[in-house]
Amino acid sequence: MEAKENGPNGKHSGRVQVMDGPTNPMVTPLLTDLYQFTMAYAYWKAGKHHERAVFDLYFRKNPFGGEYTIFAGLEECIRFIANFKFTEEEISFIHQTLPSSCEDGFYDYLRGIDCADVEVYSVSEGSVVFPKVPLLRVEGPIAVVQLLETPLVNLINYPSLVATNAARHRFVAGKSKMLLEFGLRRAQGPDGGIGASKYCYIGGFDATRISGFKGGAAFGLTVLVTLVIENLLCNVAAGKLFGIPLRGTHSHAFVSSFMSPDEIIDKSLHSSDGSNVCEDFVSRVQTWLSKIQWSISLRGVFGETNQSELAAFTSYALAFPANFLALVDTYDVIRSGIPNFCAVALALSDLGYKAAGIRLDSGDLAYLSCETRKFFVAIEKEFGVPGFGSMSITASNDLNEETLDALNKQGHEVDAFGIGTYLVTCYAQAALGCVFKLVEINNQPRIKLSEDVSKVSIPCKKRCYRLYGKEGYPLVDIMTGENEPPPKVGERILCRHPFNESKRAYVVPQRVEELLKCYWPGKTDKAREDLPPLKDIRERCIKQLEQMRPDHMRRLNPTPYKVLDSSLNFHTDFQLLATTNSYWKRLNYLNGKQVSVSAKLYDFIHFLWLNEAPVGELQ
Ligand SMILES: Nc1ncnc2c1ncn2[C@@H]1O[C@H](COP(=O)(O)OP(=O)(O)OP(=O)(O)O)[C@@H](O)[C@H]1O
Ligand SMILES: O=P(O)(O)OC[C@H]1O[C@H](OP(=O)(O)OP(=O)(O)O)[C@H](O)[C@@H]1O
Ligand SMILES: O=C(O)c1cccnc1
Ligand SMILES: [Mg+2]
Repeated sequence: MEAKENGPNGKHSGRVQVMDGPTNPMVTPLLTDLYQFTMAYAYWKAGKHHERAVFDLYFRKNPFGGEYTIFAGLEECIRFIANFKFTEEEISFIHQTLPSSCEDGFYDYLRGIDCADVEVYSVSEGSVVFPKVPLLRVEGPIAVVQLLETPLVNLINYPSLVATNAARHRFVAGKSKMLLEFGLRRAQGPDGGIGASKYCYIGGFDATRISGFKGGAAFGLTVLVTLVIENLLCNVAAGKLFGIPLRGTHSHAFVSSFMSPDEIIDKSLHSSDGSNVCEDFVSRVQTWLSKIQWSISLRGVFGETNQSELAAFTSYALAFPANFLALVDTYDVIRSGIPNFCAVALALSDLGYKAAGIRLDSGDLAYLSCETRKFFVAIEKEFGVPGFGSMSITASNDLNEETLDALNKQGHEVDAFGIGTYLVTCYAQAALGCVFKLVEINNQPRIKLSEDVSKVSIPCKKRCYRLYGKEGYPLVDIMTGENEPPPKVGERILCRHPFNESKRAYVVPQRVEELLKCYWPGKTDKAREDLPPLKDIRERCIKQLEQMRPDHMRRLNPTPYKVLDSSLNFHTDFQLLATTNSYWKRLNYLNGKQVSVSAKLYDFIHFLWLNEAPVGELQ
């Protein structure tokens, strides 16, 4: 979203900043679980509500069986925090909801709170992120931050999941394909639809593409056409809200609503330069249809086409002569849809217009796209229409990562994919599973123990860094205590698995990136990161994905981030400690899918663990 005058980056008003509220007006301080209010009351009652607490928001496992996640939703979190304030109506509802034994002073307290005393450090939106590393570190009075838990987790979970899903679809589709998000009708309600559109745009990791096709052969010329390929949406509301480019075709209903060409009343069409008028465009289309029916190269491919379909296409071309795109599978793609489309496109070409292409929405998309391409190329050759052979082919119909992959393996001629249900509903995985855990209170680190070691929280107010190796790839994310000196370029640092003593490695980083930056300083004077426009978030995502080592990205059995592979035998960045010499032992050494911690933090975690875990007694 472009920053507006009073937009997300806001202005200073007194000590707290003013910025637009969340995009969805349902995001209010009441959009939280009841238990946040009961805990807030109990904190207040115990006189603990002002105690300064630090919470980490993170997820435990990458989604979709992959080894990376895209972080999204931050701007909405900051907008929410910046505007966090109860209305009288909301307070009166909480009053009615909590037990009557709750004292009135609590409601006065609620009346007075905002997020001026809260600080939020966050990974930048659009970053590639990994399990266990805090995405957000939220510090403030415990009762206030507790109330923020549910909305913040909500505002990060789906955006990050769907952005990751979009990135994965983009990865399989390849950089050169146009991706259209078609999911609004299938999304989980209006917020799901708007969110999907916004965050799929972020996750569609395609850079602007310059592509050329050769045309003008008949004139002995080569015309280089520049196409700007982007992720596009059909969701008009999201287009308006976020300035995302919109694109669409038409549906089967439009085609089947026509019965015959006689329905077309106004048959005239201006040429593209306005220099002349074709009075009967319908007849011109018919003439072209006969020509292609009798053409040498296409003879026998089709007979009579469906005339009601031809009427629909002609009518659509009269409405949008400069953007004519036809859905060709209502009756029969090869025997009717494609020849009908070509007749209309050729008639448009006579008047200086270039048709936009076709959409296939059923059948074998690999086969049909290849047959369609052959047809287009034959038309270009026979009638000398430059560029006709490379006319765009869009495919849709229950597409997902697997079908895209299958199409790639078979070979296809699709230029653009329209993807709906599987993309926006995140069909392959329902939720990311973000959590919000207390890591410190009153400067005292806190830990949450669990039978399942992967669920043990990592205590302390922490700093997080990404360490990059010689080849420019990120090697490992490491967490340190707040006051530890940061890792330095060229200096060896010990990275330890937080819970497994034997898993450790020295890393000599070539670049160090601090991951958590201050996005909400509250009323402190700390410098605040700007909330970037949506297109910058998207560019960050594209760039970060390009930086990843390819084996982390592949669909089948990707290498977990920071697990060493055979190439590491030759890496001088890593020197493994201790006794392991063989490669297999090395591999096992760091094979925990955990984040790394500094030696000091490691020691502290284990000290705290032993302190908090009751000693069992066997009898
Ligand atoms: N070449 C292909 N390889 C693998 N999957 C494909 C291929 N072509 C299409 N698909 C996928 O196969 C499924 C076909 O869907 P379905 O069985 O509903 O047939 P349909 O073509 O939609 O039929 P209908 O004409 O009834 O709409 C879709 O999920 C589609 O994405
Ligand atoms: O298939 P999805 O990935 O969800 O993409 C969206 C679908 O929505 C539209 O038709 P719709 O499904 O409404 O009708 P249809 O199935 O009869 O084409 C469109 O033609 C796509 O097929
Ligand atoms: O524009 C389209 O072709 C479109 C939009 C939404 C769903 N299916 C198709
Ligand atoms: Mg469908």
